Amino acid sequence: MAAAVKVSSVFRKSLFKGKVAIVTGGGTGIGKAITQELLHLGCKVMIASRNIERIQKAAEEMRSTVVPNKPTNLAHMQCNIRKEDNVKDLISSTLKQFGKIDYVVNNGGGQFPSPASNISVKGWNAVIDTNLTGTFIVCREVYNQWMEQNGGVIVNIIADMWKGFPTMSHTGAARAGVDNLTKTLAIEWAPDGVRVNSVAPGSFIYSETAAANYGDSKIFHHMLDVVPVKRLGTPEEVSSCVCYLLSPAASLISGETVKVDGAASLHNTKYEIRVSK
Ligand SMILES: CCCCC/C=C/C(=O)SCCNC(=O)CCNC(=O)[C@H](O)C(C)(C)COP(=O)(O)OP(=O)(O)OC[C@H]1O[C@@H](n2cnc3c(N)ncnc32)[C@H](O)[C@@H]1OP(=O)(O)O
Ligand SMILES: NC(=O)C1=CN([C@@H]2O[C@H](COP(=O)(O)OP(=O)(O)OC[C@H]3O[C@@H](n4cnc5c(N)ncnc54)[C@H](OP(=O)(O)O)[C@@H]3O)[C@@H](O)[C@H]2O)C=CC1
Repeated sequence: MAAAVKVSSVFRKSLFKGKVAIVTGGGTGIGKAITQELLHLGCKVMIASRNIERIQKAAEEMRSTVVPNKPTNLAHMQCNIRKEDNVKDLISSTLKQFGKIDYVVNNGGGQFPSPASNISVKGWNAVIDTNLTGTFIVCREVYNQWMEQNGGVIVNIIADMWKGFPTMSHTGAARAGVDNLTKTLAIEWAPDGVRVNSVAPGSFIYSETAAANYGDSKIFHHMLDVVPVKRLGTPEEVSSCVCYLLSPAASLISGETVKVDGAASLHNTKYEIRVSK
């Protein structure tokens, strides 16, 4: 498999120019790569996440590096997707600012590693609320406020949970839920011109912020012995797939989940079965 490439030259700008996108978690890691790609292609983008200082700093940086001539193409706001009112506000503010919403990328999410037996109900709910319910609320709100009348495309970022997800039971359950939600919404909303797909990155897409979240800068490197391509993945390799699914090149693709994992999900998992007590 070829080494990582920056994908910006792959897409024709005319397909994306003037489109409006929301990217949750668009200030870091995979979300930042998606945002940069969409801005480069001429989209207007609203990025949103919980940490206002971090999202503001990321937005300021991208305005000066990616769209120095059109800084107003990038807006940012605070939004916790677990909070229904925040999400309603995110959708209505984007409509107020940019006048329409063509694309939504549900990228904001995450979890903490823990054996299932140690997860409190509060911790379980935090992860389910973030990754499953948060994604649902964003989808429902953008449909009700805009896409039901105007069509659009939604891409949900999930994870490699296909063989179960030992030490990540909460997020495995949530992401499997989003995989199924994707299918249901694709059917229910197809008559309105809305496509809904998911992208499932392998567990080895390196981003500094993601590694920092786990407190181990080598967390993704530890996966390499079970990664067939024998290298880390890059956020840009996920963003190119997201942009493809958003584009008219994918006009008949809906209800699908695309794995971006270099065949890793077909191979063994990292998890070692413990000796029984
Ligand atoms: C090689 C492995 C990689 C696998 C592939 C996946 C990669 C990625 O997903 S990379 C993305 C990484 N980024 C993130 O995960 C960021 C987002 N995550 C979070 O913010 C948290 O994990 C969250 C989803 C749990 C939300 O946190 P927070 O808003 O702080 O939640 P609450 O205060 O409402 O409740 C927290 C509750 O959750 C339990 N908990 C949280 N962190 C831990 C932890 N590190 N260990 C154990 N338990 C944890 C705990 O019960 C908390 O309650 P309190 O004990 O009362 O604080
Ligand atoms: N890196 C990898 O190998 C893999 C990543 N993924 C998934 O890809 C997505 C991006 O991850 P990645 O870029 O790697 O890691 P990051 O930690 O950099 O990204 C997570 C983003 O989600 C935002 N976020 C988290 N919770 C919420 C919330 N409640 N409301 C709004 N925004 C939120 C964070 O911003 P803030 O803290 O400001 O809210 C942050 O920008 C996540 O869903 C992740 O689980 C899936 C498989 C593998």
